Formats: sequence, C-alpha cells, structure tokens
Amino acid sequence: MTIVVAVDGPAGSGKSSVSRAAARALGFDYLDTGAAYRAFAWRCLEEGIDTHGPRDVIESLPSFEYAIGTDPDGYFVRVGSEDVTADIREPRISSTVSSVARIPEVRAHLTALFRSIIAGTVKPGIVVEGRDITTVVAPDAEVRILLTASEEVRMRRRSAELSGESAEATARELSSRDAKDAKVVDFMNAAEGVVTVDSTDLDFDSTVHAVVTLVRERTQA
Ligand SMILES: Nc1ncnc2c1ncn2[C@@H]1O[C@H](COP(=O)(O)OP(=O)(O)O)[C@@H](O)[C@H]1O
Ligand SMILES: Nc1ccn([C@@H]2O[C@H](COP(=O)(O)OP(=O)(O)O)[C@@H](O)[C@H]2O)c(=O)n1
Repeated sequence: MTIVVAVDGPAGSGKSSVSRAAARALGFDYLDTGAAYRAFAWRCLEEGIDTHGPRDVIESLPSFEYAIGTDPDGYFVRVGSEDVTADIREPRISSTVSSVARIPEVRAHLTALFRSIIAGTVKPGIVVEGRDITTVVAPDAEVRILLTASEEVRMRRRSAELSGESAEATARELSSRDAKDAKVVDFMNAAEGVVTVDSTDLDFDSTVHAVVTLVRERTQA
C-alpha cells in the first residue's frame, strides 16, 4: 500500500522544495499539485480563454492535456507536447492562477487527476504538496503536514528565488495570492490530525529532516 504524505501551506513556505527533498530522502515520488493549476492557467492564457468568468474556463477542461514528472529527480511539467516547466513560474501566471483555481469544476477536475497520479505510484510512497491536500485531495493520508513560516520569511525566501522581480512586487503578489487562495481553502490552520511544521527559524535541511523524521515515526518508511 502506497504511503501518502500530504503537505499544505502558503506560498513561499517551502512546500515544493522541502517536499521534493523529503521524497528523494525517503525514496518516494513527489507531486507538485500547484503546477497543474499553473499549467491550466498558462493554457487558458495561451488560448485566449477568458479567465474572468467560469464558463469558457470550464468548457476548456476536457481538452486540457497535462503531464508532470513525479520522480524528485525527473521533474517536468508538460501541456500537450509543450514543456512549460519554466513558463508556469512567470509572474503573469502567478497573477492569474488564483482566478481559475477558485472555480469548483476546475478543482474537481484536477483533484481527480491528482488522485489518479497518487493511485498510479509504484514507489513505496508519494509526497503530495499544495493547498488542500490534507483536507480535500488526501484527507486519509498517513502523514498530514501544514508547512508554514512567517509572512516576512516567506516573502524573503520567495524574492530570493525570483531574481526578475523586485522584493516589493514579489511581496505584494505573494500576500495577495495568499488572500485569494485562503477564500477557497484554509491552508493557514492545521485541520484535525494535521501536524504543523513552522520553518521560520529552521534552515532548509532542518525542515527536510523534520518532515522525513515525521514520516519515519508515523510509518515504517
Ligand atoms: N526552511 C527553509 N530555509 C531556507 N530556505 C528555504 C526553506 N524552505 C524553503 N526554502 C527556499 O525558499 C524558496 C521557496 O520555497 P518553495 O519550495 O518554492 O516554497 P512553496 O512551494 O511553498 O512556494 C526556495 O528557494 C527554497 O529553496
Ligand atoms: N492544491 C492546490 C495547489 C495550488 N493551488 C493554486 O495554485 C497556485 C499555485 O500553487 P503553487 O503551489 O505553485 O504556489 P507556490 O505556493 O509554490 O507559490 C496557488 O496560489 C493556488 O491558487 C490550489 O488552489 N490548490
């Protein structure tokens, strides 16, 4: 039976990088669910689909061809035959993604996709990170973690990795996206049974170690 590790948290908390490193340490697969929302937003923009209203966005779901690499050392994001791994991190995507992510039909479609990817895992386990993994996508996961950090630290970390944007622009984008996302799903408060890991005062390796230790303590991984 595949061990599922669910990791939620706000932007810049370290979800993607910590989950990927923990998956690698555990010999697990790694699923970045945010990439699917970003790739879907990218595809809407590329095809000139109006993202301000739900109708056209919902109609475009059936033809959304998506693939993602789940090997921690083989990460890629593809829409159709196009590799969009880098494109989906552009500021124009970050400022669009929340408007499509709040459409219930989009969430249902992508949640089904995430669950089929989880079910298809051949490794002993999979670390799945996003916003609603511990609450909607995999509420029965063996390990459920809310990974958070102070807003100031999250902004600093995010702007350190986005060289093209000013720290102020990054901070604005990050907090406005958190606010929009928080209207859709509560990823700032740990639900019943979810362990909070606050990395504000932890370095990267200590955070990864905390997650790996939690998984090993809770399972025989
Ligand atoms: N505990 C930590 N200490 C220092 N840097 C960190 C820590 N966790 C993550 N980072 C760095 O912060 C940046 C944002 O992490 P990321 O995984 O993209 O966050 P998220 O996926 O939650 O938005 C990355 O450059 C990552 O390497
Ligand atoms: N499970 C998820 C994952 C992401 N998302 C949406 O997708 C966006 C991008 O997710 P992400 O994980 O790539 O964002 P970062 O936290 O890495 O900046 C989020 O801001 C949410 O709007 C979601 O609604 N549900």
